[in-house]
Amino acid sequence: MATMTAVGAPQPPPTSSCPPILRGIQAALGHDLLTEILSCRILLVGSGGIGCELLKNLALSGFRHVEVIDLDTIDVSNLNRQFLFRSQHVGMPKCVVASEAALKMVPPLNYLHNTLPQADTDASATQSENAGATYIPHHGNIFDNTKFNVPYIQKFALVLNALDNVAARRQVNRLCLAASIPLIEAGTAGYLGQVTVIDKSSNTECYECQTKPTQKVYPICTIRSTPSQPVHCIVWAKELYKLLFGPKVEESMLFEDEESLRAESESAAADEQEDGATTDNGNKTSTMNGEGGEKSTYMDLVLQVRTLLLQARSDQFETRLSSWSGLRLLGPKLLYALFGTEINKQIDMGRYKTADKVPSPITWEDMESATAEPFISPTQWGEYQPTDIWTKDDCSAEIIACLLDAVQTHDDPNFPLPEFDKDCDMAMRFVTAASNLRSYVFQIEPIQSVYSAKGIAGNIIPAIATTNAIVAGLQVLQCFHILKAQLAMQNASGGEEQQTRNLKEVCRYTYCLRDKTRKGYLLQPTTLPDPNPNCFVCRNATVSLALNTNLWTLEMLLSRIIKKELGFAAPTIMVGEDIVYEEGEDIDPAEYASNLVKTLVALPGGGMGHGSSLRIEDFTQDLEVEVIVTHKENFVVKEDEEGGGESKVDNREEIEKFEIGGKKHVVAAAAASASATIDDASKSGSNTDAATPANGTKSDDHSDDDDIEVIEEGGATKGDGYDSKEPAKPSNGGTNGSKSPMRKRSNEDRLENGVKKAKLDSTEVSEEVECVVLEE
Ligand SMILES: Nc1ncnc2c1ncn2[C@@H]1O[C@H](COP(=O)(O)OP(=O)(O)OP(=O)(O)O)[C@@H](O)[C@H]1O
Ligand SMILES: [Zn+2]
Repeated sequence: MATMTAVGAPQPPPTSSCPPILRGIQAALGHDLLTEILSCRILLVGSGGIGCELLKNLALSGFRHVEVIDLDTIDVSNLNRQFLFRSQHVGMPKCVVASEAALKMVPPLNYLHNTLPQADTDASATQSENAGATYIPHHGNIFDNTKFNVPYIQKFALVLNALDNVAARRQVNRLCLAASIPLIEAGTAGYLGQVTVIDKSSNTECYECQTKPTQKVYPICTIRSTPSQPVHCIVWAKELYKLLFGPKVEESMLFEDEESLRAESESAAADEQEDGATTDNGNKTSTMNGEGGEKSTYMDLVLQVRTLLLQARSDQFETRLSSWSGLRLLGPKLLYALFGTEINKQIDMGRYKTADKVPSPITWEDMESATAEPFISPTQWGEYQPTDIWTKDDCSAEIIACLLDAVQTHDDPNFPLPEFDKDCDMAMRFVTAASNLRSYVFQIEPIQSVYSAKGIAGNIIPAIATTNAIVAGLQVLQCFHILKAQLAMQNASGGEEQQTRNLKEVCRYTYCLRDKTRKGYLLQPTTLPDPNPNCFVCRNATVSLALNTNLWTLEMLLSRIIKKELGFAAPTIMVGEDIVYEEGEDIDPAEYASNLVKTLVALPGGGMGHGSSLRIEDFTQDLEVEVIVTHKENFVVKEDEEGGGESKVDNREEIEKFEIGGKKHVVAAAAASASATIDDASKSGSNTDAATPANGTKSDDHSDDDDIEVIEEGGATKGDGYDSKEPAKPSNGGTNGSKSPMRKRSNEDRLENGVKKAKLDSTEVSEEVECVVLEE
């Protein structure tokens, strides 16, 4: 509690009437603020890693009225760090268990008021003395506007976020702005973490004022044909999983049929004619494997595998057996087609003429020996460990074993299997084996273990309990600052300047760093930034949108841009005076069905053509935005953003290209669908967890669209467990647009410039944090 001095002037000395655990608070903050703590209402959204720490902190700090929203139930994988949960709680709602556990930690009130002489009361007394404390769990989704709306938020003195996805954070941001309630936002990613305060009245930046750091986008041709990193192979293997086992084969980027090949080769020919675009190695810019309209060698075999898997659903033992035997024969052929014939074909076509390394395809002899009887895959050996590194033969055998598993032993043998899930053992074994085999062929290192591949496949940054604890501690410090400011306002006897709180004076945006600053600090507090004037969420800025208005339908605009990119939850869309789309409890979805399939130019109200504008309103978020539409057909992308490759015409389908806020938007990836954030989004019942706001920066995540975007992490190499985290940028999803310079806030940036740049006007805070050690 040394940090209490950061809050204010000297306070009355601790009294013996105060429980020891609160004496520090009373000494540092004073009796008035302690009283405020005891009586105020706090909302916590999320009771996972950070949330558990926060609840414990709130309870032990004396907060007696806390409500907790969380939609999830406890998983066994949470137990190693979400310390309010025990194994008997697995399957129970997180918020219920966490609230109950935290309530037991709240210091009893009558003890505070000197009615109990001793510090230690027995457990039952603690319970009964706490009768007045209310820790109320809400097992639900923050998007449930019937419960969690602006009037609901207004009941609280402040809101604390302990979430793990952008969509939910944006929703809370918008609710708090609309309700004019301070929000303490936090996030962690491994050793990094951040805490900030968002407050409309104090004119701070909001959660959506800034863009996220750009995440890696992999061109499709890299994934399909020219991988150079393990992550490229893992993304490819996830697509292969989808192709073989997924609910919709055509959703895999590896899928080819006559129609898609014809369309692809026509478009490639048109592009070539138009601008003579060629790739670096002189090939056509076609991104398809099926070069020149020719199907890839594995495609027919894939369909045969799927037929056999379908057949395996039969109740008849004989049919299942025959499908098993069929797969046993077909499996090696499929692998040879994928990792042998197809690669040879590409080599013959000159695809790798100028490549650093020419791939070395597997041979049929390799395949035969790897999958010959007696057949045993690496995970069938008794001593298999998830950290094992498989040989090339092991990988072949494991893929066959997974195919057979899909018939034989998979828990839910009903083909097709669900979407790739990093926590599904068979899915992870398959992706590890297939990606490694591809890495062997393309001589990519390092070969991954199941454990490390899981980290990459799930875009997982290992959770570090210590970082969560530090961040939660910082959040509670911000709580004190806010309450103190609110108290000062209440106490002010009408003094003009006291009427508007200014949290900028007392709160800080604090970074948890991995490496010490030059002054030796691991925590770096900075002043709360001003809002971005181009933010459509907190500054009503207009949004500019460029796309092909002749091809985009309203439905595409709604799902890909209005919901996913701009984060609207229940939008009403108006063109001119006409409402062309509306959502809400009383709205019949059929009412606007005919508009949804129309192209933008054909919509009522004069259509959305070049230079037109539309209004989007969302009463659930109390938000309204004007979008200016530009019709655009030609988009340009860079072949390899990282390598600073040459620009070329974007030859993806027209309908997949758009720009928001004047910057090129690259549509996120289908293959990243198993990413952590998607997991989170699906948990939250939302598939719109993209961070991209109206400024055209890339979203942090993943659509059913084309290019591949993943959070690039080296995999889970350290930590106390896997955790699905989005990067810890509280200030993402911004709206600063091209006009406004994007501020970088990477850790490196901080280390380079942060100390200089940061206004260390909160010396008390920075002095006090220097003793914090992040690494054990
Ligand atoms: N839309 C939402 N509404 C309510 N709670 C949400 C929403 N989105 C996420 N959450 C909750 O936020 C919490 C975030 O916690 P944390 O980051 O530790 O993730 P986790 O889901 O507990 O970890 P893991 O992904 O490893 O299981 C989760 O408990 C999750 O259920
Ligand atoms: Zn903003």
